[in-house]
Amino acid sequence: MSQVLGKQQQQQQQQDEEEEEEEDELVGLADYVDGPDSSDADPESGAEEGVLDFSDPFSTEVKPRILLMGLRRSGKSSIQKVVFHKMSPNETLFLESTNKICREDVSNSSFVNFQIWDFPGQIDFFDPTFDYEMIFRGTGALIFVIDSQDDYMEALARLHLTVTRAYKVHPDINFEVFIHKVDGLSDDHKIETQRDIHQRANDDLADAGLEKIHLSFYLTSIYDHSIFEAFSKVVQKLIPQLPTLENLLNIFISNSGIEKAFLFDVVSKIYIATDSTPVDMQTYELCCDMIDVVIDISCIYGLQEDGAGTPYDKESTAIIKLNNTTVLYLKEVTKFLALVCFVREESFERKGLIDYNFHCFRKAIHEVFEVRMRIAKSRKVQSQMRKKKGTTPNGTPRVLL
Ligand SMILES: Nc1nc2c(ncn2[C@@H]2O[C@H](COP(=O)(O)OP(=O)(O)OP(=O)(O)O)[C@@H](O)[C@H]2O)c(=O)[nH]1
Repeated sequence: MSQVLGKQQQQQQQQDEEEEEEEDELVGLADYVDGPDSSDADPESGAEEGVLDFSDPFSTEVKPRILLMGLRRSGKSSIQKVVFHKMSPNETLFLESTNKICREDVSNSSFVNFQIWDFPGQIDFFDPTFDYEMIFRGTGALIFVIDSQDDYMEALARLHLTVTRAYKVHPDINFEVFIHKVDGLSDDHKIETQRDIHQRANDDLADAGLEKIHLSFYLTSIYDHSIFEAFSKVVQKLIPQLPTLENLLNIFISNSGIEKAFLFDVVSKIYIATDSTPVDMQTYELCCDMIDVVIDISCIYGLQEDGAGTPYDKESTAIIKLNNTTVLYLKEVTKFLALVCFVREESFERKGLIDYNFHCFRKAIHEVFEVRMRIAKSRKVQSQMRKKKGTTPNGTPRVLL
């Protein structure tokens, strides 16, 4: 599925956005974003419209890393393939064992802009050719996958070794533990396994005097949506604009009579933000299914006869009425993002209001990322100038290093 718009379309899109100069106000609410009024995003800057680059402030080239680690056959490659390559879970049975570090950029096809490094089962921290300091230094999140259907004592020892090494190099890494393959466990067994792993992992850290290291635990499986939900939470922690996005969603739903709203990355079905009401797994699953339906239908009937066009564009929108007086409403926000809302039928009668508020919401989202792109661009210029002058970010002459 190609999500990349043709160059002409991109330019048209930019023109359209520049033309939208009228001052909008969300109904029932004044100025809710303190972003700039107009865009000066430069298409030449390399910053792609709609792509969130939450990279190192001094370099727009470096993307934050998400490492996938864990014992052999714990399910690392399967997770990556299912979430980012739309591989069906059954096909992962035929995946070969990874024997070298696989690095993948998740930026060209998707809104979220980062690198995933899939590690072979057993990496040896004592191997002199393995520069773990370099790897951990640029890491945003370390996902450690534990196979819950297997004896997990060895995995816990590995987790401890990995986390303590990584923490020494880079204390700001988010440590995320996926208690994986829980599809094979009963509900009681799941809770018990999570409690046991949580307890043992934290006890090990406490024994080493490292109780300040925080581990987050998730029960995951590639056979349901739990893996997408867990990945969503991992990615959200790496998005600096998250509080602003949540705030915008809160304001949008409260002014439009909407029950729940998710901002989805359409390609990966990761939700990058939602409003502050609790997330219910079934609601999330319905939203994922809706995205699949929209993209599938549009691939079959939405493209031109010669196959030109994209299955997801500015016109993409869908309404699905459920038999429980709820309406699912999907609308395009950027070329990678969609808003999916849950609305009660009676509130959906005021669709005009919802659409008007959505228009303001969409504009605000674009402004949030324009600010970000402008900052990234000016930092890039600054760092280029610094390089020319031969100084480091803190002003030390480079030759002294
Ligand atoms: N039941 C179940 N099986 C899974 C799940 N995820 C992965 N698997 C299976 O686990 C096996 C190993 O998966 P891989 O993704 O190759 O594991 P890996 O951690 O990348 O393995 P190495 O490359 O050897 O390190 C495959 O047969 C997958 O089908 C899951 O959520 N549930």
